[in-house]
Amino acid sequence: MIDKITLNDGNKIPQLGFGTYKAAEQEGIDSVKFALQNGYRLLDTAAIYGNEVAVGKGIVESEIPRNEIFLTTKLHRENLGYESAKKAFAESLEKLKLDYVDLYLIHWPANTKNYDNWQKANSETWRAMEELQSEGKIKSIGVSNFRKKHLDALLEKAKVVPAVNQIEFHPGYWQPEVTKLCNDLSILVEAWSPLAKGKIFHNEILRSIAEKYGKTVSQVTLRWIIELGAVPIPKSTTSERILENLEVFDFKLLPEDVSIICELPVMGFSGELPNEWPDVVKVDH
Ligand SMILES: NC(=O)C1=CN([C@@H]2O[C@H](COP(=O)(O)OP(=O)(O)OC[C@H]3O[C@@H](n4cnc5c(N)ncnc54)[C@H](OP(=O)(O)O)[C@@H]3O)[C@@H](O)[C@H]2O)C=CC1
Ligand SMILES: O=C1CO[C@H](CO)[C@@H](O)[C@@H]1O
Repeated sequence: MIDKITLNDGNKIPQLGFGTYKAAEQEGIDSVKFALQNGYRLLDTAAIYGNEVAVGKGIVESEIPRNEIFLTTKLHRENLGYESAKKAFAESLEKLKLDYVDLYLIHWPANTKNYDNWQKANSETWRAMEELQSEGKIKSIGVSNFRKKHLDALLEKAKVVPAVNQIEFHPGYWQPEVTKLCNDLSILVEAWSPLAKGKIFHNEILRSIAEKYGKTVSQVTLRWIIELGAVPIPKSTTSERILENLEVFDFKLLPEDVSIICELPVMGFSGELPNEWPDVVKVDH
């Protein structure tokens, strides 16, 4: 049983989730079903992953009651704007075959068309999301890949403070400034690519810490994220790994080991931000 964290809107989110990027078609259905049947309750998908249909089928096939599941999906960056957000949300709901989602996120704070007016695009999108939330179609609304300037601009007009900011967060790249800002604003941080898409497994320091606790590198890394107050959403389509990634609640890291992991050098930063978002998103290092 995974404990839950109370969000700033009063809703509760599991402390550990299940990522689904690149898990499509039958593999997506099977992995979601397996994850749910083995204890995961938080699922993370996005319109751009092209697997909302599969995730919806996995939920049905798992036979886990809908109200026990916390389903997140995201608005694709090319659909920012009031009308387009509402349309895109309706399409996601239709693909998922659900009548509400637990968490809907603005996937990225800008798109290729709005470098100059991303503030307005985000505010209008947010207004649509606030309405969908008050209609009961979304339980919690949040953002993803937002840095300080994006949050500041959004909060100028927002009626609702984002419940979550989902950001790239793993050893070597955990964005301490954004994390601190979110903590100060009571915005929960979700950690995407918590395993740095597999790049953490060769790190000798992580290996030796894992050995000391009799755990795997993945388990130590997920535990470190949880101890920093963030919610990791590891992805796997391999049964043993899906199970392995759940075994992170029977041990704690010593503070000195948490600090050592915090200080690890960059080992797997996705590198996509500086190239893709030169005007809007500046990397922290
Ligand atoms: N908001 C955003 O912009 C983003 C959100 N995300 C979300 O975060 C989720 C997780 O991030 P993701 O980029 O998928 O990467 P992860 O950091 O979760 O790494 C996934 C990779 O690690 C492997 N893996 C998983 N568990 C283990 C293990 N115990 N031992 C060894 N290898 C393991 C998987 O292999 P295999 O599957 O073969 O087992 C896969 O290759 C995504 O699926 C998505 O839901 C991700 C990126 C951006
Ligand atoms: O959600 C996502 C899945 O991973 C991709 C590659 O890192 C990201 O670009 C995207 O934001």
